[in-house]
Amino acid sequence: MPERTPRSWHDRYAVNQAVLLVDGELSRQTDGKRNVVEVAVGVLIDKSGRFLLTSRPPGKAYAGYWEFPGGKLEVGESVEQALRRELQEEIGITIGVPEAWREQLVDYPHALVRLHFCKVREWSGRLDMREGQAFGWQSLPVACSPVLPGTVPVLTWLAEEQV
Ligand SMILES: Nc1nc2c([nH]c(=O)n2[C@@H]2O[C@H](COP(=O)(O)OP(=O)(O)OP(=O)(O)O)[C@@H](O)[C@H]2O)c(=O)[nH]1
Repeated sequence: MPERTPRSWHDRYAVNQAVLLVDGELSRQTDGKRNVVEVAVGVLIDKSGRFLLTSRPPGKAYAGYWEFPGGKLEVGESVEQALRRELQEEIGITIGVPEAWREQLVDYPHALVRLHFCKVREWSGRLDMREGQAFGWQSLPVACSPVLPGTVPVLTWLAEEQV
């Protein structure tokens, strides 16, 4: 048998029961024992339709991978509140009303996370990468690599919306 070459992210990351399983065995699959960490993520879209990607800072899991800015919900916070706080803290902007868009459960070795992706089209303030992240306004196909596994599905969703 010829060796199989990966063709898409489906070949690298197993998708099962709406859980994206990353770098692990299916036996690690959600068994009800792992806590789900809720994460608010902002897909900032500018007037020309480009979207913002930032690199994960040193010291975090998957440091250097590209993602959409955001972070974990704190106790008692809504997705919108967490997104507002995280984007202020991490990239220095004040967002307008975000549009709840898609959710994705991702099972990483380090955590089981539920990503709440929100589109953000209005904000004020200048971008200020307060954690030393790199950033780039992107269109499809993105020019930066590697992209965080839990971020890859978003690129597919954006592509689907463009056809
Ligand atoms: N911000 C963000 N996180 C993502 C994306 N995709 C994805 O899988 N994640 C995962 O969601 C989790 C977010 O955690 P984080 O470490 O960035 O959050 P945080 O800023 O609150 O972290 P900290 O309080 O530990 O410093 C990580 O497990 C990360 O791997 C994405 O596009 N953006």
